[in-house]
Amino acid sequence: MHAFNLQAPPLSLADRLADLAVDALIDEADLSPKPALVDRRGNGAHTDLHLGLMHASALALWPAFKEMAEAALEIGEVGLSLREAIGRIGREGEQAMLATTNGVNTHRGAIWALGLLVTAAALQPNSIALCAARLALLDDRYAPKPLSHGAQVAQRYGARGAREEAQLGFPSVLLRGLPQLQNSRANGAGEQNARLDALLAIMTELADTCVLYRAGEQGLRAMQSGAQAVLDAGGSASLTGRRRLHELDQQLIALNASPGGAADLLAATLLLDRIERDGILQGAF
Ligand SMILES: CC(C)(COP(=O)(O)OP(=O)(O)OC[C@H]1O[C@@H](n2cnc3c(N)ncnc32)[C@H](O[C@H]2O[C@H](COP(=O)(O)OP(=O)(O)OP(=O)(O)O)[C@@H](O)[C@H]2O)[C@@H]1O)[C@@H](O)C(=O)NCCC(=O)NCCS
Ligand SMILES: Nc1ncnc2[nH]cnc12
Repeated sequence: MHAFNLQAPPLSLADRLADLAVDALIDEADLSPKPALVDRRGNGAHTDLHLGLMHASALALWPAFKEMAEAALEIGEVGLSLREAIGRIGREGEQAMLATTNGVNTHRGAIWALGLLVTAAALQPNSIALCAARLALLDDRYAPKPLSHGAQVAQRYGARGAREEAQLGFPSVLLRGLPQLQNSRANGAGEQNARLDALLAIMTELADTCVLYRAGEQGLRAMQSGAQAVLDAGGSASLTGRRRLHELDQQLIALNASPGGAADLLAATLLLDRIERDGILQGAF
């Protein structure tokens, strides 16, 4: 007879949601070949990022995602108190990310999108995106208002960025990423191709503020039309689609146009897909 019970204690809901969020970030980073983004092949259009840094950054965010889910369970309703709690935790998450990456911004947009979704999943599992939108619509009184890249291109081009995407209930995820993921799977594309197709579907319409900041409207048009061309050619699983994808990769790298916002929204798509398939929230949608 053993003196100790060596069985690991069961994971809490907050633990599980944080695991799923980090898994989604790692799956996004590993997915290859993504146009102009960091993946298993290389650094895409980036000089200061690499796959190891993306992984380390994702893992460093686990405590922030867990704390956000715990705050949702503790506070128990959408309101300023929860919005400001997750704002503070999100800012601490950004600090943890920057400490891990030596100051490189790997996942700012992902902390925002996945943080809202994890919080909403803990609070209202039957309407995650809507609950996340209600949280995003609340104004956090303690949020600094820096002239971020997103704010600069909003001024310059009137583009809707990460904040509006969340406030609208993540249309890029619900109307493009998830349906494409499911369609491509149903058509037998294979999991990696289905995920690439989901990313491309997001890219077809997104006003990605990273692309706008780095490559202006020309870069954004190249991203959107190039992504559509891959899907029109049969998607990532087809030979012609693969050729178009290679051309898009080359073109975006030449323009220095990295679709970092689309990558974050692919991670959000993978998170919602996993929540639903995992069944941890039982009928999450
Ligand atoms: C509300 C915030 C999201 C702030 O938004 P804002 O637009 O003001 O700020 P940005 O700093 O520009 O960050 C937005 C990031 O969101 C991603 N993104 C871009 N477009 C979209 C879109 N249309 N929809 C959704 N998401 C989008 C994108 O993140 C990725 O790109 C990052 C790299 O981008 P960038 O900083 O521009 O870096 P580079 O171009 O590579 O820089 P250089 O190398 O050239 O110098 C990368 O991190 C990806 O994640 C945008 O960057 C929100 O952040 C906020 O208010 N946070 C405060 C904390 C909080 O309240 N949290 C709530 C708890 S969940
Ligand atoms: N794979 C990736 N490459 C570059 N920027 C990103 N931001 C989020 N994911 C990214």
